[in-house]
Amino acid sequence: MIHARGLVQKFHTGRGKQKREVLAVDGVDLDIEEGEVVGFLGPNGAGKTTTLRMLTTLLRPTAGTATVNGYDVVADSVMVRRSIGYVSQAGGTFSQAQAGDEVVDHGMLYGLSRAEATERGKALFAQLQLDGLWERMPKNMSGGQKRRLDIVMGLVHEPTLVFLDEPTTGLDPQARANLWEHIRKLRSERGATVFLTTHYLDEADELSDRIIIIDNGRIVAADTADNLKAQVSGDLVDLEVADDDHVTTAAEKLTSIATAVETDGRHVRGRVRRAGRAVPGLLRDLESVSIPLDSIEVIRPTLDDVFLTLTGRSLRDADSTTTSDAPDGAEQSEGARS
Ligand SMILES: Nc1ncnc2c1ncn2[C@@H]1O[C@H](COP(=O)(O)OP(=O)(O)OP(=O)(O)O)[C@@H](O)[C@H]1O
Repeated sequence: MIHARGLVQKFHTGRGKQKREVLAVDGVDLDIEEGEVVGFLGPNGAGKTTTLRMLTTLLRPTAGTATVNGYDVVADSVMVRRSIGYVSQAGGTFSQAQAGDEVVDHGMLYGLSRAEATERGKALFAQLQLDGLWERMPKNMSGGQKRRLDIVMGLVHEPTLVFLDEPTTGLDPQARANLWEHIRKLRSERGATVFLTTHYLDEADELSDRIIIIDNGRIVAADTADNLKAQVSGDLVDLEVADDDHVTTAAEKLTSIATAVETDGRHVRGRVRRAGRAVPGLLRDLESVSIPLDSIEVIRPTLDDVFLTLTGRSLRDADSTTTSDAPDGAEQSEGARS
């Protein structure tokens, strides 16, 4: 579906003494198979959009090669464009036409009949909560409504490969949940392949079969969210021992399956590679030496823990403006996004 080898993008900025070279993408290899939903994560400026723009033929690679749906992004760029759906970060520019007409024209450009484009467009309007806005001019829509219209435009021709650049940024929680549902259906009902960038770690975790993390233009990790979390830090297991006398023995028992074991009052904590598999044995072990527990908690690492371990930085710190959950009313503040 998507295969890239050594993709590079260099930008030249400024003039004279201010002249600078920016290596936005620095040798990216990708292999994305049919039917996969892949989440492309990285802090601001890591190279996500630039990679997407090369794969969707909007930007010619400085070096390297890529095929999308079997077509070369340079030699067969027209075929690549015809075979994909793309929702850009910036959003499309709309004419003075009504939203529904824009959608139908867009569908017809991809070879649908007027009736088909209208039917699919209206179904997408309903699914993405744009009911009643078919005849509204996009310029009179809120930021979030325009964002959802962008998504309708990217999906109306039912592409089997869809690129979504931060599709849910600026959407309120309800619209975000609806879009997640829609992305899941694209895969489960139509077998579509989805390549999406996002700043929301929970979104990447929830939706993606596989996560690819880019930092400073290079891929630093590519695997399922579970495998990435397991490789990196393991789960945090927190035992609350019922009485002070047994804390030391509990710590010894935990040490047999965990690393970085520490005690804090009656709490004994440690990192365990796959807690789901290891904890039942630990509980039997504790019971066999009659150590009573008040509670046990298993805290799974987040994708942010993964990024922190790989790069020494937190994705949240690297990008503090957009990683928090979209607040209520985010639709209104979308225009202010940096
Ligand atoms: N047209 C351009 N000219 C010069 N530099 C650019 C251009 N486009 C992107 N860059 C630079 O390339 C780097 C990668 O940018 P890119 O937009 O791909 O990052 P990103 O991971 O998508 O970031 P964000 O999460 O903020 O969208 C950044 O340093 C950016 O400033």
